Amino acid sequence: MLEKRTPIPVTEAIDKCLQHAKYKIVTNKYYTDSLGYTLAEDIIATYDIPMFDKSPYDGFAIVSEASEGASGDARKAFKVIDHIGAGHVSDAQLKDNEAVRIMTGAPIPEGADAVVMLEQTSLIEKGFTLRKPFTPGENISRQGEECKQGEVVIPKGTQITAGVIAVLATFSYEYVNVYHKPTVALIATGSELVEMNESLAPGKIRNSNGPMIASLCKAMGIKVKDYRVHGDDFDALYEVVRDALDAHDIVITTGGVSVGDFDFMPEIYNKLSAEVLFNKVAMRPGSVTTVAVSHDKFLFGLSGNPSACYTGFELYTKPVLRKMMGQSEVYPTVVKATLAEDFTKANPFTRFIRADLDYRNMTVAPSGFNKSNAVIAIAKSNSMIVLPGGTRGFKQGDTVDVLLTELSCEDSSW
Ligand SMILES: Nc1nc2c(c(=O)[nH]1)N[C@H]1C(S)=C(S)[C@@H](COP(=O)(O)OP(=O)(O)OC[C@H]3O[C@@H](n4cnc5c(N)ncnc54)[C@H](O)[C@@H]3O)O[C@H]1N2
Ligand code: MOO
Ligand SMILES: [Mg+2]
Repeated sequence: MLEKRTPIPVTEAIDKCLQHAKYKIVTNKYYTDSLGYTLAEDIIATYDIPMFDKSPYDGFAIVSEASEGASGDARKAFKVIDHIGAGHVSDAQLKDNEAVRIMTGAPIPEGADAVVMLEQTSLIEKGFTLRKPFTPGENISRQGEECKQGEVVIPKGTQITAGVIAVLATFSYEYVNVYHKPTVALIATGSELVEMNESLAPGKIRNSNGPMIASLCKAMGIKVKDYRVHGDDFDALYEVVRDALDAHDIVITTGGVSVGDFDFMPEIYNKLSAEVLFNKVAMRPGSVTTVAVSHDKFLFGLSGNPSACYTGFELYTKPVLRKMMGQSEVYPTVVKATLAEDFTKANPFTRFIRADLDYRNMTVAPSGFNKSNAVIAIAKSNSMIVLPGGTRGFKQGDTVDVLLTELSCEDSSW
C-alpha cells in the first residue's frame, strides 16, 4: 500500500536537521591555510590597537596650545626640530612653537598633542606657518581606540574570511584552532542519467544535479567525493549508499525520493535502519525532500528535479554543513524586497522561486521559467522569493521575503 506522507513546515524541517547536526572536531591550521574554516577559539587582542598614540596623517606634530589664535591674517610659525617616518620614534620633547615633521603611522612625540596635515601648512625656511588653531587630541589616533588588550575581537564560531586572517596576522595567531569540515559523498541516482561525454540516447538526460551540488559544496570550501551516476537498481544503489555512509559524515543523493516504482531511496533508508526526520515538507518545489540520520551521520535525499534539488540543498543541507563546520550563523539570510512583477499563481505550500534580486533598489523578480524541473533559472538567480503557503495573487509593488543564495565569502580555493 502507498505510504502516506505528512508534510511538515519548512522551518520545522530546518530545525529538525539542525538538532541532529553535532559533529565538531577541533584541528589546528597554519593561519593562512585557515581561510573558509570556522574558528574553534575566541581571538583575543594581545595588545591595544593602536598600540601607541599615532599620527593618521603626513604632516607635523605640534603642541596645540601654541596654535591658539592662528588665522589667515595672523599665521603662527613653528620650528621643525625633528623628522620621523612610520617605524621610528622621535626623542624630541616638544615645547611651545616647536614641531616634529611626522608621517602617517609614526608615534606622537612627547609633548605633542595634535597633528597638522601637510596641506594645512605653508612651508618656510626651518618650519611652517598655520592659519587655524588646533584642539588637544586633534588628528591623533589614540592608543586602544580600535580595541583593548584582552578583548575578544572575533568570537569562536566565526567563519574565517580575509578580514579574519588580517586579525590573526595582527595578533600573531600563527596556528589557530578551527573545526574540521564534514566529509561529503554525492550520488546522482537515475537510470535516465548520462554524464557529460556520453551520448544522449532517447529518454536519457544529462546529470546536471551532480555537478551543481558538488559546486555548491565546493563554494562552501567542502570537498565532495563524487560517486557519480547510479542507475535505479535497488541492490547496487543500496551498496553504494551504504559504502558512502561508512566513509563519510554526509551522503547527498539526488533523485529517487518520490513514490515512483524506481524511487528506491525510501526503501534504502529503511534497510539502513536510518531515522527519517521527514520525507515531505510543505514547500514547492522540493516537497519530497527527505532527510535521514544514522549515528550522527546525515543522508540528504534531494529531489531529482533540478530546481527542487537546489532548493533542498539551500534550505536543509547548507545549514547542516554550516553547523557541522562549527559556524554560529547557520540559517539562510532573508531580506525584504519589492516584487517587480505580478505573481498570480496560488501557493498551497510555501513557494520558493529562483529569483534575481536587484541590490541597488531592492526589487526582485523570478529569474526565468520556474517549474521544479527548471535548470536555467537557477543559473540566473542570486536569491529565492519566499511566498507563504495559503496565499495567492501577489502584485508588483508587494513586499516579499527573499532568501539570499549568492555565494559570498566562502572559500573555494581547493
Ligand atoms: N505521484 C506522485 N508523483 C510525484 C510526486 C508525488 O508527490 N506524487 N512528487 C513530484 C515531485 S514534487 C517531485 S520534485 C518529483 C521528485 O522525484 P524524485 O526525487 O523521486 O526524482 P526522480 O524521480 O529520480 O527524478 C525526477 C525528475 O528529475 C530528473 N532528474 C533526476 N536526477 C537528475 C539529475 N541528476 N540531473 C538532472 N535531472 C535529474 C529526472 O529525470 C526526472 O525528470 O517527483 C514528482 N512526482
Ligand atoms: O518536490 Mo516537487 O519539486 O515539489 O515539484
Ligand atoms: Mg521519482
